[in-house]
Formats: sequence, structure tokens, C-alpha cells
Amino acid sequence: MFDQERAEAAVRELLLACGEDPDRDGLADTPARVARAYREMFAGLYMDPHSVLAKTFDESHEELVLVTDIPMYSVCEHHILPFHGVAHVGYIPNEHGKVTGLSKLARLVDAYAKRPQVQERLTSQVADALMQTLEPRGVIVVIEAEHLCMSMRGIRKAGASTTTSAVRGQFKTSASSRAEALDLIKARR
Ligand SMILES: Nc1nc2c(ncn2[C@@H]2O[C@H](COP(=O)(O)OP(=O)(O)OP(=O)(O)O)[C@@H](O)[C@H]2O)c(=O)[nH]1
Ligand SMILES: [Zn+2]
Repeated sequence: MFDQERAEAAVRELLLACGEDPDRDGLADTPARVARAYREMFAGLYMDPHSVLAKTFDESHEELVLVTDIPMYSVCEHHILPFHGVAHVGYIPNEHGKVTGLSKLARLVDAYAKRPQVQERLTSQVADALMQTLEPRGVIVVIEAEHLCMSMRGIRKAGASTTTSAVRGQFKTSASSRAEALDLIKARR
């Protein structure tokens, strides 16, 4: 459960700690606003990502399904700063052709992205949830993102891009399955 009151008090306290006056006109509504923004950014904490994949259907399609360039916004758990980019999610359905709605792949990315994260864990969690629910022959997840904690502070390398991948099942064992998906992902650029 998100505690709106506590979050507001914390934002007010943080503004005070930074030497700001939280009671000045421009900041008067900011603690409530920031608290609401956090509730939205961390919405994944208050849901079960597997529920996103509850609805499946049999389409007797046993080859690659790949959704590329899913916009992804998350928050790094080290600095509570955004990292954002795109996610590519693919799977090969099992022998029953068990598939899910395409939008559900994007919903799954959101469910894990909307919480304090690291990119590697986000990538694996999406892959593992798909493996558990669809029981497909394989899953591939690639995430490309820029971390604002590396751009706007610290090392200040704006534009540096981090790519992470998670491969399961057939994508791990078969170089040609992996190459097919990676070629399609590369072809998007
Ligand atoms: N592996 C990984 N590291 C991340 C991610 N997001 C942020 N980081 C890194 O987390 C690290 C935290 O390092 P610390 O040395 O504890 O913190 P810091 O002193 O603020 O580090 P700098 O960012 O180098 O200034 C930094 O190197 C960040 O770049 C992520 O998703 N995955
Ligand atoms: Zn960070």
C-alpha cells in the first residue's frame, strides 16, 4: 500500500534538507504532487505482474513472436533517478501454440519497470515471468536504456547507452534462434 501522507511528509523534509522553503508559493503543492508521481512511478509494487499474463489463448503459432521498441521508463534504485529507453520482448510459443495478447508484453515490462530497479534485474524478471506463465520454448528480452544517474550527475556521460539481455530456453541453446531475433531487433534501427 502506498502511504500518501508519509510520502508527502518525506518530500517536505527533503526540500527542507536541501535548504528550500516548502511553504513558498511555488512549492506549496509540491509534496502532494511528488507523492502522487511516486505512486505512479512505483505502481508495479502494488500489483502482481503475473496477473498481466492471466489471459492466454491457443493460436497454434509455434514460431517467433517479437515486439520491439516498447518504450520503457524505470527508476534506478541507487539514486532514485530515471533510466529509460526501449525494451524488445520475444518468445517462441510451446507446442500448443500458447500465446498472449501483444499489449500484455508491454504491460509486463511496465509492471516490473515501475518500481525501484536495476536494469539487469528488470530484464531477467520480464524473461522469467514469461517463461513461467506461457511456458514457451524460449524467451528473449533486450533492454536499451540511458541512466540519468550517469547523465545528469556523477560521471555525466549523457547519451551513454546500456544494453542488457536475458535469454531463456531455445534462445539460449540455439544460436540460430537467437540470431533471428537479434537480427530483427537490429534491423529496427
Ligand atoms: N549494474 C547496474 N548499475 C547501475 C544501474 N543503475 C545505476 N547503476 C550504478 O550503480 C552504481 C552505484 O555506485 P556507488 O558508487 O554506490 O554510487 P555513486 O558514488 O553515486 O556512484 P557514481 O554514479 O559513480 O557517482 C553506479 O555505478 C551507477 O552507475 C543498473 O541498472 N545496473
Ligand atoms: Zn543510479
